[in-house]
Amino acid sequence: MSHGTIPRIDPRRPWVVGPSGLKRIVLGAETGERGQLAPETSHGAQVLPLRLQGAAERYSLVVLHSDRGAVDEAGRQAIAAAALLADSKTAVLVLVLGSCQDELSVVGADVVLSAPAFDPQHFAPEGRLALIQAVVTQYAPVQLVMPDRGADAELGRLLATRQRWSVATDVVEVAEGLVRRLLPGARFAVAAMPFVLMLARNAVETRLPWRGQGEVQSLPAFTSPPERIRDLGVSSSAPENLDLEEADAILSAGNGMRDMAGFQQLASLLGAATGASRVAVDDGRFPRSKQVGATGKTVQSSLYMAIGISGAVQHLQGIKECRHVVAINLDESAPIVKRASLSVIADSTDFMAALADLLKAARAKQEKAA
Ligand SMILES: Cc1cc2nc3c(=O)[nH]c(=O)nc-3n(C[C@H](O)[C@H](O)[C@H](O)COP(=O)(O)OP(=O)(O)OC[C@H]3O[C@@H](n4cnc5c(N)ncnc54)[C@H](O)[C@@H]3O)c2cc1C
Repeated sequence: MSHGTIPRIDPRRPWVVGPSGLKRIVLGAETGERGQLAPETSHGAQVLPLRLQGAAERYSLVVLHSDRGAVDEAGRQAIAAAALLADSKTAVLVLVLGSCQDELSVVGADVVLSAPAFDPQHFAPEGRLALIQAVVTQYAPVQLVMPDRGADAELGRLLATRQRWSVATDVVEVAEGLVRRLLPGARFAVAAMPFVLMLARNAVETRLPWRGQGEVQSLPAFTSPPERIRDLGVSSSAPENLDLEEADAILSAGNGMRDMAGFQQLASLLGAATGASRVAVDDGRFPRSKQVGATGKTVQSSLYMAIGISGAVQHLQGIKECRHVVAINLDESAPIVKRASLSVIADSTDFMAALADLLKAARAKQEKAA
């Protein structure tokens, strides 16, 4: 523990080097007092103890945007980091900009506030700043943690500049009241612990040995000032114009996908970008820019549908941050089936044709009803 109210992350926690070359903090069963894993129930599920002991004496605030009601991996990592850094009297208070249907106590949230009006589709920085200021006034947090990505990266910088709060961006390590920031070329800079901690992706493991209280509270009263920039709304790009790293839905083909026309038709019906395994690239069916995996692209889509892909470790490295992986494979023991949240054990050509028919029928019904 440090001398202040915010403890440092346990130095006995082992380090691993991720695919991007970054050091990550991994919480293992052998990591001492704060890292003991809880006993299992008769169903095999873990009963995790509460981290916060008794009433909160102070708060550590996490601010992040949700996406269609879900908090993504970077957001979950920011909450887990706040929980890892907090002492047993500091509650982790999470302000979700956007709606929130996720259970955030599993990543350490003690109190959750959500502001559905501020989802990332609506550009209203002044309103967001006013809300955050109202939360800060009410709870007087000792620390503010944000993910350093997308809309949160922009908001965190704006907030720190406007409020003249100390800030460190791209933080990959916290220890002894110091933070290490990632610089270009995999170099690091050391800085004093700031008030606003903006975390680089994958700096924190979200599997914790305890849980938060997960209490939902209402937002404090605040007034949105007029915005200086007029929001003209969001327009979406055709998936083929997007980089794979930016795509929200990806249909990906492997050696077990043989019907190119059916594959392209399904991608267009789903509005998905297309990706491929290395074997499908090596045999000339896809350009190298479509390859997903350790020696290809690292993707973060909400949906990753893997058609006839075995799920070799090098491929799985590229889809670690995908939210929903759907596997279509003839072999139920393929590694991709273990990674997937939904698997269909079927022939890829039959599956693609059946799903395309369902989508066409649903679309025709929608058009008829309109
Ligand atoms: C240094 C190195 C780097 C690499 N980098 C990458 C990388 O970046 N990306 C990558 O993808 N790979 C990479 N690889 C290759 C990787 O190890 C695998 O060989 C590759 O991912 C396998 O591709 P696949 O799953 O498409 O093919 P296969 O391994 O041949 O698997 C095909 C799958 O399709 C299923 N299948 C077959 N027929 C059907 C059907 N009719 N319907 C449904 N399912 C069917 C099979 O059950 C099987 O699971 C790398 C390898 C090395 C050594």
